[in-house]
Amino acid sequence: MIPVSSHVERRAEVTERIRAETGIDEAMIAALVDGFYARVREDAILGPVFAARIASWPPHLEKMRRFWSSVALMSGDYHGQPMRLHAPLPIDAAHFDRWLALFEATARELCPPKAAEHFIERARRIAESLELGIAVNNGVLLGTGERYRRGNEPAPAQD
Ligand code: HEM
Repeated sequence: MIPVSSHVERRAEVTERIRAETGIDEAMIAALVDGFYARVREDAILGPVFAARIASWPPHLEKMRRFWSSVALMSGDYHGQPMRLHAPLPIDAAHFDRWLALFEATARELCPPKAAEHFIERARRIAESLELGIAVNNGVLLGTGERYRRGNEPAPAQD
């Protein structure tokens, strides 16, 4: 069996390499998360979805910093189940397009180009898999490249 310490060391090496190549650090992640959610909260499409679920923002922002540290730097700081929490939300392709547009604009504004691309590439992949999961939760199996739009659910069986 491979000793645990070697996994830990390997992950630390990956984190160091990403930091060196992109310049991403905890301060950049904090600025990105805070800047992004400030826009989200004011957004006409996304704001109400968050307002309905988030009673107190500081713990959510703290959680999102840990999430992005895990995703972008492989820090292992976040343990959660985003799919379970997003599956029941009343959202579809339009929300994901808006989320990504705001995230990409914020990342390009606040981060150097390599770091911005690193965040954006991961955000797109995660957004796609969340959209697929939400579709499945609503009884829709999307084909490759297909988007989930509410109103496309199969009609309930007649009997
Ligand atoms: C349509 C776009 C999205 C909307 C409206 C949305 C909305 C939300 C809401 C309302 C919550 C709080 C859930 C709760 O605590 O009950 C949440 C949590 C979260 N979201 Fe999203 N989200 C979206 C897209 C994304 C994307 C693309 C990502 C990742 C790149 C993401 C990552 C997360 C994470 C990590 C949490 C915390 C889950 C936990 O509590 O462990 N979300 N989101």
